[in-house]
Amino acid sequence: MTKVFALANQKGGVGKTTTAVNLGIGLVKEGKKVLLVDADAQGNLTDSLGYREPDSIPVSLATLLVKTMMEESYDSQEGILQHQEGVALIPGNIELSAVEVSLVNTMSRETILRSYIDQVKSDYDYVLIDCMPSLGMLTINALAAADSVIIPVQAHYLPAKGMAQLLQTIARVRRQINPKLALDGVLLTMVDSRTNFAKDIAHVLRHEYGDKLRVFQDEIPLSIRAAETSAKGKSIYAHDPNGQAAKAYMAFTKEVQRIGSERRQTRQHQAEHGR
Ligand SMILES: Nc1ncnc2c1ncn2[C@@H]1O[C@H](COP(=O)(O)OP(=O)(O)OP(=O)(O)O)[C@@H](O)[C@H]1O
Ligand SMILES: [Mg+2]
Repeated sequence: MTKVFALANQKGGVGKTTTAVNLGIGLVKEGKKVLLVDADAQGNLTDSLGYREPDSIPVSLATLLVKTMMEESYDSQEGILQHQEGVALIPGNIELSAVEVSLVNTMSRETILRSYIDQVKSDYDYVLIDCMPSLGMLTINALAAADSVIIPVQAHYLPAKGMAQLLQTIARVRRQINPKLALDGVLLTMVDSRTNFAKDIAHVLRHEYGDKLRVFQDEIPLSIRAAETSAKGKSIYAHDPNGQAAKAYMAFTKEVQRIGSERRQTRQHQAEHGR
């Protein structure tokens, strides 16, 4: 069974894209098959994996979404790029802004991305969707397509208001479109160990949202090395394999897998015991 994650937060610059790269390639290191989907018109995920020239993107997610909307057929491999670190990528670019506008007047406008992913996901253990910093139509599509959401939060900014809005959006998608959508949790990123901000924020989130909101135990440290990776077109494991950020992203990758298998066991237990 393929598991689809959306990396979402309408606040910009919180580490969504960096986490998509390093969770994705972390899962590859764990022997999993992974597809990354760049659902952001900025195309940062595509850039940060080294696909910067227009020629390196023969077919983008925008084209595939338009084909899905038009019910045109395509090869399930179409547009999928193979990165040297073993991860597959559906690239995104500025064409996605036009697609987002045209989605508004489309039938099944919230579920076009889901229809597309349903057609290609069977080759993969994990699909990770990197969302743009907004709660617009493409992010709703990502939430509709996902089994679970991961919310990266920058650990020196108190996300109270934005977080409430994001959780409301997730709840609404769950009620109206995608009842199985889980919230695996908040990932604290860019944690500066010299300050207590991360602890304070984790505390506030736990206090305010209680059991509804898991904060991952593993945190990602503030790291120049992590910031450099996007320019290098590689993951933190290739750029600085022995550094703190690589260790943290690998520990986080294992935590994500552990939560997934715990959830499967709970479901199995409930099924076997009649609830
Ligand atoms: N652990 C880290 N330590 C230091 N810098 C980081 C870290 N993680 C990411 N960065 C840098 O912070 C910036 C924002 O990260 P990133 O692009 O992953 O965020 P984002 O949430 O995807 O942003 P956007 O909302 O624009 O899509 C980037 O320049 C990135 O290189
Ligand atoms: Mg991004």
